[in-house]
Amino acid sequence: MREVNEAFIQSIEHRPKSTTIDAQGIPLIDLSALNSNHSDGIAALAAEIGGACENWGFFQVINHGVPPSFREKIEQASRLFFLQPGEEKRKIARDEANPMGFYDSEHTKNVRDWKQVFDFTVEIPTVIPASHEPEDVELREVFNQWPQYPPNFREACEEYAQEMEKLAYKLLELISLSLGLPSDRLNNFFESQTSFTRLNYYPRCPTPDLALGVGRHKDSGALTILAQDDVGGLEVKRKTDGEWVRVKPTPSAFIVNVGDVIQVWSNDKYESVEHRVKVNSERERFSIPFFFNPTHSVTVAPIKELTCERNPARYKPYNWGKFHTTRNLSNFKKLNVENIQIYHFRLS
Ligand SMILES: O=C(O)CCC(=O)C(=O)O
Ligand SMILES: [Fe+2]
Repeated sequence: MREVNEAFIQSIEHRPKSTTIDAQGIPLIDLSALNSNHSDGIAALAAEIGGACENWGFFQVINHGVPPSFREKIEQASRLFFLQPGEEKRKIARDEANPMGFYDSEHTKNVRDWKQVFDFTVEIPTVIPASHEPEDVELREVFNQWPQYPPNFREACEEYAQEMEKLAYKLLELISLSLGLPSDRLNNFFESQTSFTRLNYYPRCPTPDLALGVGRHKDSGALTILAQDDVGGLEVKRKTDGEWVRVKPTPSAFIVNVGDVIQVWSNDKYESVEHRVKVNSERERFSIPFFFNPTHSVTVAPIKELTCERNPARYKPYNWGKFHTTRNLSNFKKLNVENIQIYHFRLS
């Protein structure tokens, strides 16, 4: 007899397949040209990244400059944190007032995910809208919540996030160049960034054919930089044929994907691609995404230089802070309405 809480059960068309296709062709990009500062090398790298963004929306990077010790330290701390009893973790639980901390009942598109998370922001405090209500102009400050155990948890997290931030700016500048813009054209949007790092823990699941670690979704921010362990489970919807394909773990590489904000900035040149996480009954899995997100007050719209009479803006401008707060609310509790999506801002 197998029992699983029905909140986790995906509708039939969204359940994972038992067979896995390994993604051949997700580009593996070597960032070492960034160290030499040779303009030819950097232009070639930008072109390679541009191709990956257009064809896949996903790529992996190696020689990215993040020392392996930072990753090992946070991976170890994450494991120790999650393997504690639930009551310890719930001492720093996320709630309606504070979106940061521990959480074990996130919903993606109103189905519960088979995972536990711990979130912390980069900026302290991080300023966000006080509510998702469009007319409410009040703001609030968000502070991180830190557990007692393991003792080096906070240090491991903060050091890692600093490395992620540096890498995120490098990638942002390459993407900007790849769009034919000056390298720093997009940097200002991140002055008081709302970026956050998430520790994901996917426990073993007795019914991996019915549930998902994270249901299908697109990341709503600008860029995501993900460290996955050696278990595997991330699947990407391949642009060429719509098949779900697995991103095979590559030791020491980071997986990068463009989110909805870059899709809108690029006026659909770079699409934010759907992805999801499969779980399994044998091995638990850990992953760490860093979500590189703009300042709450940023109005997201196609970049002017990238539109013209023949290629008019495809989106109405929207406010990043309200968009994100609205999405967060639907991840926090099951709602009876469809989640907010960028296609709601699409011009016909
Ligand atoms: O754990 C993973 O591999 C990906 C997680 C993810 O897509 C997310 O948290 O947005
Ligand atoms: Fe994601």
